[in-house]
Amino acid sequence: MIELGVNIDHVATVRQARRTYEPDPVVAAALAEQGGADGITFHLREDRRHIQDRDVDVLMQTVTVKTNFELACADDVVAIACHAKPDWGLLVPESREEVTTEGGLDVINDKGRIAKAIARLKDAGILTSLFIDPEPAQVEAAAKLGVDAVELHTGPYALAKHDARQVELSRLVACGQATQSANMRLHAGHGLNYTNVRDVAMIPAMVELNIGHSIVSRAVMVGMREAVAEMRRILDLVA
Ligand SMILES: CC(=O)[C@@H](O)[C@H](O)COP(=O)(O)O
Ligand SMILES: NCC(=O)COP(=O)(O)O
Repeated sequence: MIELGVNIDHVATVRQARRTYEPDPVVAAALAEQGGADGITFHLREDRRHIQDRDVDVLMQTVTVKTNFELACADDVVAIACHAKPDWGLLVPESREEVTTEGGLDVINDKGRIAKAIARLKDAGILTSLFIDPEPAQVEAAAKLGVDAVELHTGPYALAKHDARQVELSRLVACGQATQSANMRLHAGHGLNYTNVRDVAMIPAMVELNIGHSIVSRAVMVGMREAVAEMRRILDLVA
């Protein structure tokens, strides 16, 4: 069965639009659990544009499923993660100008900084994952750093149309094989939604999908519990 990680970042985006107290991502996480989430994902960005330090503190006290803390390789945020002790730490690239995460980590050319963050997370007893573009060389570089999982960036797949989407899907399948061969867990995420998720969920060896923006968007219309339950039903039909 595919594990569904629900990313609640964009519940916090709505709250931060007025710098107020609602909607609370902590409440959203509890509703996501009721809807069938296997994990709760949250991204404490350096610019704090959505998830706040308070959210991390309270989520770690209230979430009863797997916690997946997304973070950049920044010393101060790594320290927060090591103190919070989530089940997983997913290292992602960040840049202040981006609208959303644009690409995967360049593990090949930034291994020193990434390895340092991995070591600190591991020392804190946190399972580690790297958010990477679906490139075999990046998978190989991640395996050499001894991480527990890689999360393949599905943004290009989600944006592609028709033949181009099949090309992106083939890239993901090839990297899934490389990930399995390297004995790492295969995760995927970014831009997945209720219509494009099936083909990614069906990739052999796929273990976990992290989905946020499309679920939060649906939750605006039907509520978080039902939005998650709808995605759960789709995934349960697939694998
Ligand atoms: C890494 C990824 O694709 C998301 O988990 C990330 O959180 C997206 O960044 P925003 O939530 O800031 O859009
Ligand atoms: N790591 C991907 C994630 O957590 C959710 O990304 P998105 O569905 O909000 O694009």
